[in-house]
Amino acid sequence: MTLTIALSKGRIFEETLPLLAAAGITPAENPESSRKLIIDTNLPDVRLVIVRASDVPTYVQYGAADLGIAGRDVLIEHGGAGLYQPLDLNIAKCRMMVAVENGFDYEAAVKQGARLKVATKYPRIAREHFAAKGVHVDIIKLYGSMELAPLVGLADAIVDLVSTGGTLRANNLVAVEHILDISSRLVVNQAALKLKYATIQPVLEAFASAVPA
Ligand SMILES: Nc1ncnc2c1ncn2[C@@H]1O[C@H](COP(=O)(O)OP(=O)(O)OP(=O)(O)O)[C@@H](O)[C@H]1O
Ligand SMILES: O=P(O)(O)OC[C@H]1O[C@H](OP(=O)(O)OP(=O)(O)O)[C@H](O)[C@@H]1O
Repeated sequence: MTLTIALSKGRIFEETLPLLAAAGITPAENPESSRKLIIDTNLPDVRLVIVRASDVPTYVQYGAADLGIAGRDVLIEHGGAGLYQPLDLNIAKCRMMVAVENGFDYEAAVKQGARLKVATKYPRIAREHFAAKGVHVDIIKLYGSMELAPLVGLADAIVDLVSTGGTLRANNLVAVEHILDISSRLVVNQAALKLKYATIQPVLEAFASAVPA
């Protein structure tokens, strides 16, 4: 029975290679250099499909892929319908943070009850975070380069992923609040898990045995 695994290029693909290896799966090509979106593997019945990170849950939800790997950020924004999330893979680790331009008094703005303009690629996470704090916000949806928004007056704050902090530093921003710890998870189509149990279960076990500390 054919198994289709949805992955995004870049860090998720790179950090998934050891997990695939533990399941005896080696991609036939590197998606960074190949333009192909369907990548064969050494196993005739296993193939990889290369999609945008934020599209992985959609491919798995509709059964176009049986398995996928997606960040917790992406899974929260998607909502998780139709997905079984059996395993935290502990890869692509980072933190969802609120950040502002150096010198902006975030605490004072919050205390004064000012309405904050917040730019983010993660409207659901941002909305829930500020609602829980009782802070009124206008969410401005962006698709990337969030760090620019406070520097040009588009927003007072951003909600974005931080790993080393290098991107914030390079743009004169500081993190002021931690929202969530993020890592990537294995997601499985709920129907595929039942129909292809014998094929999927060994892959799941191999991934579980290879999760980095
Ligand atoms: N700097 C980082 N360090 C570690 N993990 C990260 C970092 N940035 C993002 N991630 C995690 O890796 C996942 C994939 O990130 P990647 O940069 O490949 O895609 P993206 O550019 O965010 O998504 P899309 O292509 O859909 O816009 C994210 O969803 C997040 O969980
Ligand atoms: O704290 P740091 O280590 O600097 O990492 C944080 C950066 O990483 C992510 O971007 P990414 O590298 O994925 O770029 P992209 O979203 O433009 O692909 C995120 O959106 C931040 O900009």
